[in-house]
Amino acid sequence: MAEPKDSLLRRRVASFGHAFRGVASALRSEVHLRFHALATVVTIGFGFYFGISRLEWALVALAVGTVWSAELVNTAVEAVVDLVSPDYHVLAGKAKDVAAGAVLVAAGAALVVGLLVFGPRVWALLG
Ligand SMILES: Nc1ncnc2c1ncn2[C@@H]1O[C@H](COP(=O)(O)OP(=O)(O)OP(=O)(O)O)[C@@H](O)[C@H]1O
Repeated sequence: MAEPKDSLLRRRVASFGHAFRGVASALRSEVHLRFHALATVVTIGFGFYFGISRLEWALVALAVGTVWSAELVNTAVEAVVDLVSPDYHVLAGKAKDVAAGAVLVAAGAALVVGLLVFGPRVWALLG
């Protein structure tokens, strides 16, 4: 009787494992992601250093998570495009460009959040 539940739980745990493996694999292959990892550590350090508020932490977390998600989806799109269209195709190029555009939009929004949250504090520190 308990078996379907057990196997459901096991499948959920396995799915988490696949997802973590995906992040690890992307980190190994993508220089951009390693840069995001470094930027994330620096941003968290800044957050603690400046003692930002709970709402600011929420905005920073959302911004950082959005960039990571966009970069991971971009990596997945690149892999699928390289698999199905290793030769030049206008649609392959479009898919990669649009996926890269998603990263650009997310990074732009994260930059705005970073400037609004940390900009005045850094300015005050320098001034
Ligand atoms: N099969 C293809 N057909 C047409 N254009 C392509 C194809 N592969 C890549 N491109 C073009 O070259 C650009 C760069 O592609 P590439 O696969 O080198 O990704 P990238 O931007 O270097 O990403 P990363 O550095 O993260 O691997 C794409 O955005 C696209 O415009």
